[in-house]
Amino acid sequence: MTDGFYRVPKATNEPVYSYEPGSLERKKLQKALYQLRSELVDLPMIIGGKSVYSEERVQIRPPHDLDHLLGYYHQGSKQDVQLAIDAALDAKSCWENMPWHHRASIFLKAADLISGPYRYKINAATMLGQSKNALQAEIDSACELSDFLRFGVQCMSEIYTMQPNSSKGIWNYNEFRPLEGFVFALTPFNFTAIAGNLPAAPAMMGNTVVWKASKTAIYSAHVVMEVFKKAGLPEGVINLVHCSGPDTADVVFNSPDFAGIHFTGSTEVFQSIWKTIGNNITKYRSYPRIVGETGGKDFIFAAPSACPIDVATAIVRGAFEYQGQKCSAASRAYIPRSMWETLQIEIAKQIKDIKVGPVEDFTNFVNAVIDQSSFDKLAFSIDRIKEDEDAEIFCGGTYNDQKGYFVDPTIVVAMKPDYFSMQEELFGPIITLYIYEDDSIDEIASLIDKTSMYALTGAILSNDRYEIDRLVKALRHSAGNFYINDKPTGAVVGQQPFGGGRGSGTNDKAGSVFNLLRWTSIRTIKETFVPATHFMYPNFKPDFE
Ligand SMILES: NC(=O)c1ccc[n+]([C@@H]2O[C@H](COP(=O)([O-])OP(=O)(O)OC[C@H]3O[C@@H](n4cnc5c(N)ncnc54)[C@H](O)[C@@H]3O)[C@@H](O)[C@H]2O)c1
Ligand SMILES: N[C@@H](CCC=O)C(=O)O
Repeated sequence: MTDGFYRVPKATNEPVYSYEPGSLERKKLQKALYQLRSELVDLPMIIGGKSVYSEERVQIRPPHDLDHLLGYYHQGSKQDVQLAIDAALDAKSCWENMPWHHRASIFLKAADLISGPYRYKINAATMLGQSKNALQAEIDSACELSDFLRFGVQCMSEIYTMQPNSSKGIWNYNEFRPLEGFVFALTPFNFTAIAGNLPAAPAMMGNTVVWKASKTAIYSAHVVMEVFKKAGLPEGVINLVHCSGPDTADVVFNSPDFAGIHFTGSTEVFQSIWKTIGNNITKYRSYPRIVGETGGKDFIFAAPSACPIDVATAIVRGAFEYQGQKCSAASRAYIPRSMWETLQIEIAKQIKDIKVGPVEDFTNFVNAVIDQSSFDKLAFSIDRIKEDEDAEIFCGGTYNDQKGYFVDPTIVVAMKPDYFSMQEELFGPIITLYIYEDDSIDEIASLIDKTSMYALTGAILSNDRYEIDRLVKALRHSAGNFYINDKPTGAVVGQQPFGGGRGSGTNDKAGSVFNLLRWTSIRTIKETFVPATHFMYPNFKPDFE
């Protein structure tokens, strides 16, 4: 029996566990960490539901504990990418013809597995593989990923109710077809939830997918694939390859069946992908859908009326949670001169409590950055800042890669508002402050709007409602996610649909109806109940008839 207008369970946000000392949840997570650390995994690619091994194995080590080996992944080649495309195309017909409520069921089950029996495993994998502390792993891999899946299903069913009007004598309807061909999901290292959602969202809408995970997040990607399999996702619907970005891109973007890309990552990579797709446009059967959420240079604008403790907290949490490796991380802040002295005291009070170290010690707020190249880039920037006359280091400015890639939380004060670290995304625990004169708020708002190429997130802190109104208007296009009296991070699925404009992406708002609409190609059908029997309009007929 498949007939019926099905109503999906109402989506609600997965409650976040706090992992307090002595709690049962903390013990279970510690046990999962111990278990994963005691195993040595050997991770194949998963193509058409089969494990595909290669000759080349790459070591996986926690970024905060380089002496420890978690296991290996198998590095793939261009041939594996082609196999993955073939598997996606083979699976397509059965998947797209399955009634949508079965697809919904699979992803709802996956959400319940992630937030239930797999919660500790997926959190532990994210903690070890991507060096996230327990709370950051919890909000990402357990909660945000289940939210993406549950809200995704709800949005999918809302889309299916979007139907046109019908005049008397006809019936019009929209059929929400998947795209013709396969969708390519190209995912970043920093969020397990984003990595899981990028292939899941198009698959939910009936597409089949080739997924290339970031090489530094393959460990947690495999837990996601394990969950999808356990939830009943048929073979070939999502195919995970571990190939280099350029190799994968070369095969995917030369395939006539390439139907769309769901990307999250850096602006630079996205722009190069867009160019390639443009150059290859005549090769494709359809115009590919291009969805990409990219970098940010996210700001905090403290007005003179703001409370210094609120500003200090927004800076410390906004800039240093997950080592500043969130696209939304606060990385530039504008502080009124009248607040600067008090703010220094408030920031110092909070910074002294930050502990830096491995994730296994739950008291460490800051852990390691993702890899050697990120560490080197951050260390290079810190050294440059130390030598420059245009900036000085207020706190931090130290780093060490003996045991892991540790960079201490660093606050820089720039003398010039266009200093390089006010403009460029560094993607690490570094924030640059600019101290402005209190009477120049409007000039500063205009400066914030023009300083960087990005427009992802931004926060204003103020206790003056006229000022809030003015700033919200002045900064209208400078952030896709805008916060009043908060930090600029921590968007929750279903509450603050996430994405930015300008150099920060196509702003298709992950986890919302707006995003899912990109993975469907609508066929509008008109049926006429009593067809006309002659071409002639009634008013053209001769009078004598
Ligand atoms: N706006 C958002 O929602 C959002 C969310 C998370 C991360 N980000 C951004 O992502 C970046 C950090 O993630 P990252 O370091 O994994 O990004 P990245 O651009 O380096 O990598 C993203 C993916 O692209 C692949 N890739 C890299 N070079 C490629 C190439 N030449 N051709 C094809 N594929 C290639 C990588 O292997 C990875 O799978 C930051 O810029 C951050 O702001 C944005
Ligand atoms: N959605 C997350 C950021 C994701 C980017 O890395 C936030 O709002 O902090």
